[in-house]
Amino acid sequence: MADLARLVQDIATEMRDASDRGEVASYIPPLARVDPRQFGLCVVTAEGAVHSAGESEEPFSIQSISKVFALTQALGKVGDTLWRRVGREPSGTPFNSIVQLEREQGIPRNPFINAGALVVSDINLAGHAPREAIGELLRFTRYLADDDGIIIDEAVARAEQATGFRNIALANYMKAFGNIHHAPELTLGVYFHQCAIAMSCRQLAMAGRFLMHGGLHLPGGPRVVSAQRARRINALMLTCGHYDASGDFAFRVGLPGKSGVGGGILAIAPGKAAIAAWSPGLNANGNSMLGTLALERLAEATGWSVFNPG
Ligand SMILES: NC(=O)CC[C@H](N)C(=O)O
Repeated sequence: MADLARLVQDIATEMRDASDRGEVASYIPPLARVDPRQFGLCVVTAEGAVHSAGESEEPFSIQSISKVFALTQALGKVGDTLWRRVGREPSGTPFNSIVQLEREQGIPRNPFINAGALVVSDINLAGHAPREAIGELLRFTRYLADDDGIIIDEAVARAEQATGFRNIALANYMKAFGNIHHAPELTLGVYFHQCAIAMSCRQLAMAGRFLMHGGLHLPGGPRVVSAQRARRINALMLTCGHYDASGDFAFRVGLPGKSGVGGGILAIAPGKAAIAAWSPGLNANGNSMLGTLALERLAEATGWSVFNPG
């Protein structure tokens, strides 16, 4: 698409000037200090063209977007047996909710709510010290993005450790059901560090390429996951990637997407593009307000939707 560069620029200009920007996450102190005026967008096309605008090179806390990479890693370790410990249904509840866990015997609804991601971290921890497990995920993310500059923001990890009482409760509650196999503080350590990975929009869009290329790192390149697994991860992103706003995201954008409370969103147009949008202000569901709007504009203008023909 010849004018994609222009479109990306126009969307960034609109978002830069927007007055209603949502609220930055306040429950993780370092995130509360991020300037809400920022906006970044990066589109990597199937042909490998990279179009970016705004603060697309600025690293931000990817938070729950890391759940996509952690799930991919865990599926590589234990395959479909993972689904004995985590469900695959949208929860219809906020990302940090605990209410379903009692009724559902400590089996979280899906791997993208916090409870499910904690079980995924517990799986990735098996046979490792926490430091090795998180190192493995960081190396995997760097490989996906072709970028060794990706790091973990230790201050964010420490802040989450100090304030993450809901996550601590979730891990302990699931431990009581036997669905956390390690000491909860070790599993939580892995989880908090993966949430603290910092990436720019460009790095994030690059890391998402395997999901647009049917599981290949690049067209004709090495395989990251099978085509079936890539399809399934995309399906989970579409149905569960925005928590209790997943339906609204599918309605407005129509692409698999995963949000984080740092204000980032990774979206995948299979066969067409991997996209990252970032703006720190969140809507009431904890998803980036302008990031969602930017993706809505992009999907509308390009016709990229899994619900469109062709
Ligand atoms: N939605 C999110 O990005 C939540 C991640 C955050 N680290 C938490 O556990 O609360």
